[in-house]
Amino acid sequence: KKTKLPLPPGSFGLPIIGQTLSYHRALNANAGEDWFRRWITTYGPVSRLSYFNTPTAILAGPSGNKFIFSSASVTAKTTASMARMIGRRTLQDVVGDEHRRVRTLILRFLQPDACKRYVAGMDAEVRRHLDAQWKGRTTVAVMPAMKDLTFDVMCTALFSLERDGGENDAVRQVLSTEFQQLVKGISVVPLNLPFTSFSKCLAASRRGRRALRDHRGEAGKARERAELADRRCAHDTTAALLTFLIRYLDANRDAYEKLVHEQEEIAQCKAPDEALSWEDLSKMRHTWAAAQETLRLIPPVFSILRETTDDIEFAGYRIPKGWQLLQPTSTTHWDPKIFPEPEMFDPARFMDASAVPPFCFIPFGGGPRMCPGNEFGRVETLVAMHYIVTRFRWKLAPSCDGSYARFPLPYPSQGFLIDIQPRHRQQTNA
Ligand code: HEM
Repeated sequence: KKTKLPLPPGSFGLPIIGQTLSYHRALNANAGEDWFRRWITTYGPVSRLSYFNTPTAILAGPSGNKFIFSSASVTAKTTASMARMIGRRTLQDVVGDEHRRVRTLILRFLQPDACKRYVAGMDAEVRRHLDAQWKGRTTVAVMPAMKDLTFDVMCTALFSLERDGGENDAVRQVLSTEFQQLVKGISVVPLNLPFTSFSKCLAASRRGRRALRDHRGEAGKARERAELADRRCAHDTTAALLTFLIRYLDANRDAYEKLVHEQEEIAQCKAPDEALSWEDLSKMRHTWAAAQETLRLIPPVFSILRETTDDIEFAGYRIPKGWQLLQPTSTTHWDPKIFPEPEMFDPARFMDASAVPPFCFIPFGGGPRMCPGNEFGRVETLVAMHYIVTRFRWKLAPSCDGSYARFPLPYPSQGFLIDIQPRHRQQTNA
């Protein structure tokens, strides 16, 4: 019966190119949402196109999300460039039993109980970062600063790579350089010819992995964890969340005031050098609601890619084995039937988690591949915001227009430049 069903409506476009270029152009111009909206308006919530020269079905909306997260005939898919750059070792690139095994290993150091133990280390890293990169300055480029911060937090808290002026610092440096190449390589055309972007990324990644192989002992263990936890997902996503949260708070004074009040109340109960505790984090309801609202409006992961392992039927259409499935995360996030006045920044939507319908808010994905770092990212965001909010005031610098593009992660123009001033509490401590 399945074979008699029609393919989803749509078009494969030009041979080889398909819709790849137009989609990537839209992402670079930060018009990815509009691109999907136009496509879905034309062909409906289930449609077909050609992406990276592969037949692809778009499944949009809550039922599409549910299907992708729960179907046994759907598996992970990475772009060819990534698979060649990192080999097949990371969690995102393994499937079936191997995926379950590696995921269990990773969850041991990412689940909430483990995250509780990281709070003090994160607290120290955030303070160190603000002292080194914010204190005494009048302007900060937020995105690069947040990338440095989340990288440092990950190395210290997760990989136990304390700064030691020796081998640990060397491993940190290698991880950092290699990571930049991996991020660049996410969306380049996998053409390994001299002077192509891909061949440069490939060479840098090889150098990085060779250098890491030389490290043994604690640093070697840290490297193993780093490889498993997949640095691609881990620190740029959280850096994007922090950056855009800071941007939205600048433009929404009401939400900002609530957050300041909440964080000041926590700060007032602590001695100047006392680290935040797990209990303190549970009081940060407004802060996490504002962070979730930021993830709704600008999910760092713009779309999720999968592959069918069998012919499947969905919504009356046949999607053949071997097709890709493309899931635009923000389609449900920006649906006015689910989130009224979707363009408004309104953290109140998330003050009661049960008010959000299932499969509609998916910044961390869902199902067996749901982001295992969501709790780590939450804790890191709350700790960082506590110190940013209680130590500084900020506003968008006049020379910065606040716009952003996607490569495919969101990146604001000029890294999002803000003018900063110390808050009273920091002045008295300084
Ligand atoms: C705001 C922060 C974050 C966001 C928005 C985010 C988002 C996501 C999303 C949407 C996925 C699913 C991708 C897919 O289904 O193909 C994912 C997977 C993943 N994330 Fe995150 N992530 C964040 C932070 C982190 C952190 C802090 C870590 C680790 C420390 C991490 C590690 C991973 C890993 C290992 C996967 C692959 C899971 C698997 O394939 O089973 N993420 N992330």
